[in-house]
Amino acid sequence: MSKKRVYEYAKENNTTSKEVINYLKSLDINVSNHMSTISIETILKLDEKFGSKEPEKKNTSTQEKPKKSANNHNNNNNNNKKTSGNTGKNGNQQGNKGKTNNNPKTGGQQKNGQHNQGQNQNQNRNKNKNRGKGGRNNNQQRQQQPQKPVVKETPKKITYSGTLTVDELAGKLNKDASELIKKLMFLGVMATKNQDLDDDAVELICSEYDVEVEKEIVFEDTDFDKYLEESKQENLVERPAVVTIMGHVDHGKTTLLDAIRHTKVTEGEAGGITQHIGAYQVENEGKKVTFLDTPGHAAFTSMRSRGAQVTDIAILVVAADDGVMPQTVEAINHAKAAEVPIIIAVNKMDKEGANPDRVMQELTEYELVPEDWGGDTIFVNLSAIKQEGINDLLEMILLVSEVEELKADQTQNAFGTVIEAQLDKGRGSVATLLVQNGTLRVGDSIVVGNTFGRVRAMVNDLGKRVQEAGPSTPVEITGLNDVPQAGDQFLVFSDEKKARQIGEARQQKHIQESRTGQSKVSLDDLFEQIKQGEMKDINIIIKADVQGSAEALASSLRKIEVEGVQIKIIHTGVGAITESDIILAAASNAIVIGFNVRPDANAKKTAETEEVDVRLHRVIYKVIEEIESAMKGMLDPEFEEKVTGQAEVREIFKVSKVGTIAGSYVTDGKITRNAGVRIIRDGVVQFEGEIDALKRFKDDVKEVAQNYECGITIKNFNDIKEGDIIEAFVMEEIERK
Ligand SMILES: Nc1nc2c(ncn2[C@@H]2O[C@H](COP(=O)(O)OP(=O)(O)OP(=O)(O)O)[C@@H](O)[C@H]2O)c(=O)[nH]1
Repeated sequence: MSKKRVYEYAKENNTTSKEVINYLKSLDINVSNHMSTISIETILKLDEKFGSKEPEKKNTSTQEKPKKSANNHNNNNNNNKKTSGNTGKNGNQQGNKGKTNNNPKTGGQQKNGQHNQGQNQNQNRNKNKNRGKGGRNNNQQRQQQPQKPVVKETPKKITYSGTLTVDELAGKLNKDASELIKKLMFLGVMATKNQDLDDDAVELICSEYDVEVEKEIVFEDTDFDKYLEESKQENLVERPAVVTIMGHVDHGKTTLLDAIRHTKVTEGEAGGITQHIGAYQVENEGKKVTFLDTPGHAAFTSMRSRGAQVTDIAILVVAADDGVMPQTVEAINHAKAAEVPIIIAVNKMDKEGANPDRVMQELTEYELVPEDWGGDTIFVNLSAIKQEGINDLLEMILLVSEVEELKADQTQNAFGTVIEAQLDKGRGSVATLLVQNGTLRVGDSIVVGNTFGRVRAMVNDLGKRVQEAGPSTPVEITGLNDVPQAGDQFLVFSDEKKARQIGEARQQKHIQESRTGQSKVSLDDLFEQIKQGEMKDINIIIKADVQGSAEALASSLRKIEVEGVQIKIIHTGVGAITESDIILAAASNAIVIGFNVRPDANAKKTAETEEVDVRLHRVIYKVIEEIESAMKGMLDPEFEEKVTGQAEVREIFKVSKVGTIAGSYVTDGKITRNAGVRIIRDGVVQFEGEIDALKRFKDDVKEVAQNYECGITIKNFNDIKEGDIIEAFVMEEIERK
């Protein structure tokens, strides 16, 4: 056994680096990150917790596959990664149980699972053995339990789509899950019964039972993009802007929203009572503006993290007597990350200490320069409480809307986003939808997030029943079969059957995804993501104890140069890591770095559920080192050829069935069995390939050293001659600089 790095150990033992690091921390063994080396002593300690798997065994299945080249080798590694990935996500699967439980289908499955477990425990009659100690030990014990006699017949053929868990495959084969787990164990794969199997594993198991397998390709594309109609240029008409109000605590966001609603909505509306449905529309100079009713950048960004780009314009409220405050900066960064134009509302102008010039001055630091000073940011001075300046603000919103050329096609099937949704005792699932394109009508067949249904009734922001809603209109609908989530997207289908099919497929996909766990960026798996072409920028959020350190850290990180990958600091701030930082990180796929600061309780919780990677540090160079090494690891490894030795061919033996054996003498270095070889004749390369067999006398050997004789046969090459030079080489990974 030799020393290992944390991530290597984690990979070999089907866990995550994070789990290993956390466990080491609990043992008071300090490791800084996944690249840290751990001693043999530490490995032994780790084995007590994670070492349920013998690496030699684990590889059995992959070793059966021929390893042809360096590439092939990589593929095998990937296979292993797949398996380990699945196992590593175990925690997630459990974590997700709660989520999927809402779904009747999964709920059923889980019950089943629990039921089986109960039965097993009874069969065992030693309940203590099964208790505690974590999943892995339980699994081992389960595997040792006596098998149930197989009653049902093994089918000749099975079909499946997507992925199968061990339990599901067992069901299809009419076998006990424990039997499959045992088989997998013999094949070197440790699996729990709720674990997804990759296609190879399914095939392997089925071949053990002589069962034919067919994977059905599901044609139902669940991606809305595939069904979105293209808007015809001639159908495009102006649509109202959708506006979000952001700003620091107490700077007057709610008061401003109320003021706008009050001055505008009630005009001409009998009764004038507005309904809270999460958004409302006002009219100014005959044009409409839609306001999202949940002020603050956290709500805005959490929607964005679900893929919804709803806001067209952000209003940044800054109190004239208070100026730019931490959350003002946060809001700016959130709006910028979403590439949304910003209008500054300088509020509380009625106050004695109001100083709009100071606000302007402070904002120039964030590239928000007023037009008067040569910039292009619109500033509106107002007093929300006195309802002064509201019209000016609305005018400016209309101006920006015009510049932005916000357009939509009313003739299409409606597409948009969920603003709010809840379960109502009387009405069932109630969702506020913002139509972003097309027209939504009562009776429409609609897929909303992972739910679907028909629009039964529709109510606007004034509480009035409406039959249809055009672009940028918020409406509350009923008729969905489940409660969607804020930020989910919706699409109307002309064909009800199609809507149902896609709705069900999306539901299914959602279950699969929550099973496998969707990965956010973490330093540990950046490499994988880059390799899959998923990431070119690393977004980073820095929180530090003082502004100086945040800036120093940001500028040092920006200086890191690694080919093909770029660091983007999307937000820096002073103070504890807050929930809003995490939400921004989740939305922007960012890593959060805390420098001499810690996450608060809410942030910790959210980071866990959103799977945001939070790195806490106290020394700047450690941060740089960590990010840099992750970035270097992220890139495709570069290989360099290294010649390990040469042998001279002294005699040729032709053996039928075997081919030509080159009786050789190693003149330099060594010849290894799995090296690549080149046949050189008079200085010219005749052939490049692989060794088929390497022998000393009659024995197969792994390597032959200098000054020894050996017999070499080359794969697919028999034209070897006396006097040829056999040059052995290996491809070595080189570290990027
Ligand atoms: N003098 C004066 N006070 C205002 C004005 N606008 C808001 N306020 C007061 O400022 C305080 C905070 O206003 P809110 O509208 O609750 O501020 P907010 O930004 O929504 O605050 P949070 O929801 O806590 O983030 C309240 O006491 C308001 O009455 C204004 O134009 N002038």
